[in-house]
Amino acid sequence: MLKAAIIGASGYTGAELAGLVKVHPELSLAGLYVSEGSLDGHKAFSSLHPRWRGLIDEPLLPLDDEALSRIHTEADIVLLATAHEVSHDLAPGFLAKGIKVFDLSGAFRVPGEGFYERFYGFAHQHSDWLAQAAYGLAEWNQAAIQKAKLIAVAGCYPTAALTALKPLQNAGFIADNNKPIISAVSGVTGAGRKASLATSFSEISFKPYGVLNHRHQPEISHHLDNQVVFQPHLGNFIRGILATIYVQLNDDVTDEQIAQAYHQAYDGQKIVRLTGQWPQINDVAGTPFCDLHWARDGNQLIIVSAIDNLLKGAASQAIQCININQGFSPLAGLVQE
Ligand SMILES: NC(=O)C1=CN([C@@H]2O[C@H](COP(=O)(O)OP(=O)(O)OC[C@H]3O[C@@H](n4cnc5c(N)ncnc54)[C@H](OP(=O)(O)O)[C@@H]3O)[C@@H](O)[C@H]2O)C=CC1
Ligand SMILES: CC(=O)N[C@@H](CCC(=O)OP(=O)(O)O)C(=O)O
Repeated sequence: MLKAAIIGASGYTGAELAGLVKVHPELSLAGLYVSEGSLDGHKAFSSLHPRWRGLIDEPLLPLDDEALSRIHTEADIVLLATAHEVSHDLAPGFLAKGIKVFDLSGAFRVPGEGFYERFYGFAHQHSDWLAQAAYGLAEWNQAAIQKAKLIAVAGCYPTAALTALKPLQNAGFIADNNKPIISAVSGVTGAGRKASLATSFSEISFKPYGVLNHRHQPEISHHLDNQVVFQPHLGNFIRGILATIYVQLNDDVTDEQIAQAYHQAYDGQKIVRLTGQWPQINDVAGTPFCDLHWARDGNQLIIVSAIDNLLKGAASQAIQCININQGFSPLAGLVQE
């Protein structure tokens, strides 16, 4: 069994990771960690997340120096479900000890001068690791994920958008100078577990945010190799992302070619489902799937993509990346084959 330590295990994506590692046939838990001064230190994981009572009762351990040396000697891989700056600071220490890191944050996803200052508010100090990191979009980057020591699991909105757009981009179907428009809504778990007024139940109303300056716009554009317009919305539901994507096609693209591009990309890749009907959040919430469907009128194509932000948008995609990196069966721990 490969021993996985999870840092940030009390948070929403960390908890999902703990649940997935626990049932994975090739993985075992090598500690659940929170920050050194966390108010949740030494509490049972299941006291915070009673859904896993009797299944994961291990304590949440403070990440102090002793914990770090324990991880260095006991863990085979580290899963970071921590804020961007925390992952940025922690990952190089584990990598230096030869421990592979699967990071759910945005800290190692986008190389480029000045990108982190502008979109994340901090200067990146580890350009060597940033250059070496594999972008963890599981269906699209298998060769790099297989070889990498550091996997930067793709962002939640970028996963929904890139899964829909990459087959079209790679086939050359997107009209010259067209910026696909991605209008997406996320459930409130997308903002993490920490209490804040903006995510308090009685304050939430379906609304746009991050207009023309969300960090996922450059992440999607970079990994698509085509500029996009991206507009996120906060939805008054718990989990899931639905993205509606508007693309102008080149003149000569036929219906059959569009269908062929999607089928070629995803037939046999069980996690992405070409549903033949419009995706909806209830069909993917609590699952590792990405559901896709499209329709066109002349050169206007509309694609709808739905995922669970905490699973395909984070924790289950991290497990897909581990499976690829370690040579396990691609769906191990995710879908009964
Ligand atoms: N939520 C989502 O839908 C998605 C999130 N992500 C990314 O995943 C990461 C985690 O997100 P999410 O689960 O929502 O976040 P949460 O806020 O829910 O959880 C953060 C976790 O990190 C712990 N933590 C905070 N500071 C430290 C530290 N210095 N050392 C160790 N642990 C620490 C927290 O515990 P404590 O504060 O008690 O120490 C908590 O366990 C983020 O980078 C986010 O951008 C990616 C895709 C989707
Ligand atoms: C609803 C909400 O606030 N969503 C978050 C995105 C989720 C996330 O943590 O982003 P990464 O995928 O880049 O890690 C946001 O817009 O910042």
